Amino acid sequence: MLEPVTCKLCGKQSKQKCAGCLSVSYCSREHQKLDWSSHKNACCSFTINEVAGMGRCLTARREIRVGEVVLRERPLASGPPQVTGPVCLGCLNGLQGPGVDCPRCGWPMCSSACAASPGHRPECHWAQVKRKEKVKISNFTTPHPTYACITPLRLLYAKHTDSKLWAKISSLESHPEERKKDGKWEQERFAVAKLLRRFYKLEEEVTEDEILEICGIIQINGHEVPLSEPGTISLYWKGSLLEHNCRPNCSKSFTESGDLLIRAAVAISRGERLSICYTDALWGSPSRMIHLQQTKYFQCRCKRCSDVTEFGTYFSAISCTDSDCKGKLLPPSFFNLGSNWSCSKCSSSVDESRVTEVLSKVAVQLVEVDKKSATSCKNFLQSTRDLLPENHFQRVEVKLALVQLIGQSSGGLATVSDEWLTIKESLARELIALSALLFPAECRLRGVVYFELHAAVAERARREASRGGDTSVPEHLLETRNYLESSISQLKYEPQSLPEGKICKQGIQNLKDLDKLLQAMNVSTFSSL
Ligand SMILES: C[S@@+](CC[C@H](N)C(=O)[O-])C[C@H]1O[C@@H](n2cnc3c(N)ncnc32)[C@H](O)[C@@H]1O
Repeated sequence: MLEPVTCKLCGKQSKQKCAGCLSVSYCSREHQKLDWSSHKNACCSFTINEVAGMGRCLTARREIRVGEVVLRERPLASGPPQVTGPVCLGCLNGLQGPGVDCPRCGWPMCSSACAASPGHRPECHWAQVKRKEKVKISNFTTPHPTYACITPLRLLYAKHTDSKLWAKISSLESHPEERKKDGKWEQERFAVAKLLRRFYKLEEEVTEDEILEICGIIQINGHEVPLSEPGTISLYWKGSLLEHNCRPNCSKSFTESGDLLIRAAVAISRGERLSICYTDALWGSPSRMIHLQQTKYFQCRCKRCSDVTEFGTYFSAISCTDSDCKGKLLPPSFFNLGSNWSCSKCSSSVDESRVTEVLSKVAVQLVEVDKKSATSCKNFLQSTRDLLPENHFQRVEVKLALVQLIGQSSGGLATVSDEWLTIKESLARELIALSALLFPAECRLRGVVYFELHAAVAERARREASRGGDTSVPEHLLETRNYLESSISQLKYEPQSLPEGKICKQGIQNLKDLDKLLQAMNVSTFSSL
């Protein structure tokens, strides 16, 4: 494609490109500013393109810096999850009892403001003009089947009222053939399609298959947004085109108002495709692969899945069964299960049933761990030390709980023993190193662990200084400051209503206090934020 060399506004020759997209040029800053209101919707750092076997995806049209926001997008539609008890159809929070009935349609809401919210219009409108009878919900304690119809109904409403919105929704992938094969199609015919048509008297407006197609769109593209309890299911347009990778280059967050926010977790080169993780990056390879195959219908072939050692972390390996050998057992590939697992150091090899036996034994122990007790977590780590490599996903899960637990009791970190403080600090360092390698896009996890590391290092510095033996207090404080800045930069987009947003707020306050202290000590700082 030829690069434009003339000013988008006046056509004169120009050399300055828009730094956001590098796809348009201007002769001057004035013309760029004048054109911004028209260009801002088209200005972005990626293009949409098609890749064989994968469909549409997003490709960087220029280099993207770490932390740069590449996409911020309002949802196309939102609604409750398929299985839920009664929720307010305005804010989508769970209802414990009847609350306020919508005066027009009868759906229970938490307030009259929620009853008037635009999100509630689809089911409210059709209850009035089609059902012609108020909705009555009387059981607030168990999952309620009619709520399974709400999100599909909201998408369907777009088909009848907003052709532009419907064009975007209906172009999203829905994998109908795969859903027919694995039984989801028929399952939802009864749980959603028949119920929706009957309950809303929409038999003439929509067929069961149309509803089932919509259910597929929700299954393949829906994001669970944790801003309400239970979570909300939201669909986004460009956000749906991001491909999956088990070590993605982008982090995903949601703003307080439910916008999707995608930013670069690592530096991204021009021409690289943008990715997020559709599954849980903290699961082992077999579980991630099975989950993706069963819910999104593709076999992941990313670098992490193709490398059984997962970049040398041995995240899904088990320890060699010869207790003197410090090697790790792994299969030749996770793509075809059934082969023997061989040791990375000696000639030992075991069949898969032995691996299953070890993992089941550990899984039983894991269920018994009290994730609110530091001692219980520590005991699990001790008892699995010989069975699993240090970075095994089951150990990592417990390490993450433990690093946050130490110092959480009433007296705070100041009251924990030196031994526990050392454990906290070394766990935090370990988890940060592992996450940088294996899941750099897990911004919430990384932000929380950096926060814990800053707290541990600050407390150690305080103890050393109060014992009078340490002369490097400023260095320790500067180290703490770096961890605080890293925590804030990972968490700065998290909503204040979520625990991670609260940690970020605390981090900002701690940084201010620390800077005052450093200023009083005449120590100069450099901020990367
Ligand atoms: C949310 S959609 C992504 C957009 C989709 N490519 C499109 O054109 O609408 C998810 C689907 O994209 C495909 N996909 C995404 N990431 C993939 C990957 N890493 N490998 C293969 N297919 C992938 C799969 O078909 C998956 O079900």
